[in-house]
Amino acid sequence: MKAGYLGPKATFTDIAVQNAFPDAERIGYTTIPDCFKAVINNEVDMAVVPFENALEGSVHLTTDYLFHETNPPIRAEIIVPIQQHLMVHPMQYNKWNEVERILSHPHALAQCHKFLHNQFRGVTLEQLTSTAAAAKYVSEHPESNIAAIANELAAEKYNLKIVKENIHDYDFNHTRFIVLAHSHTEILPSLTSTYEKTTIMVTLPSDRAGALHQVLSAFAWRRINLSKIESRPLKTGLGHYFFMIDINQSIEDQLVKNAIEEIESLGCHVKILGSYFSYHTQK
Ligand SMILES: O=C(O)C(=O)C[C@]1(C(=O)O)C=C[C@@H](O)C=C1
Repeated sequence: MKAGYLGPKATFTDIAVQNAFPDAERIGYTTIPDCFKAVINNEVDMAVVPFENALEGSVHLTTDYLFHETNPPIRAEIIVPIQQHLMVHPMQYNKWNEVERILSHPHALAQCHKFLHNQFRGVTLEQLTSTAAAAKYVSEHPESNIAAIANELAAEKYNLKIVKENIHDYDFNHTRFIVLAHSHTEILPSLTSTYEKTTIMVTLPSDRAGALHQVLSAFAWRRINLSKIESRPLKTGLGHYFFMIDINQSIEDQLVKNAIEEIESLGCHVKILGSYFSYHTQK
């Protein structure tokens, strides 16, 4: 089984794949759109991409690709604890306090915003495609006094020295990764799922007063629990949005089917992204 993920080796996404699919052949791609393309074109059996972080919120690129493109369904969600560390090339170890640039994925930089503001004010922050891409870059530029924000595995893999541990601003730092696949994917049996979820994207009829209220009512009076609602621009003009909704039940549940039918009969467009189990990993 081939798993495409946001690479290179030792990203948090790589860790999510290793935790859930230890026997998979892992193929790293440089960007999230590349991961989507790889699974659509059957280069890989599944794509694993970051979806939401507890501190920073949704990964917009993933949300937008899920809405605007035709993709295989979400088959599982893997929730991984995130610990960010500051690391430098061993040649720069004695001067790490004077780093000139700090490199990482935009979400990782944002998760450490207070730390960076307090300890490295004025230092240039550079966004790379992933935390591991930043670690790899630092390892390939030993002469530069630069640092990466990445995980422990990346420090090991790219032979960097961790100079500050756990620099994320809030302790409860977790990221949700989703697994997109054409067919059912077998998760590591020791990972137990706590609950099943369904994610949908809803577009409202234009300029209908109370339309969002009606959508939420379809779930509320059936006592269906929602765990997330978020709006994103439709990209057709200011004030035009779609809504991403997480339902804490399976699409096979008759009440959920009825709620979605009701929403569609109100003139809304509903895109079902998948009904899937949620798994937590310890590391
Ligand atoms: O850069 C990585 O290591 C990733 O897997 C991406 C990503 C993200 O997109 O949020 C994943 C987890 C962390 O929240 C930081 C970065």
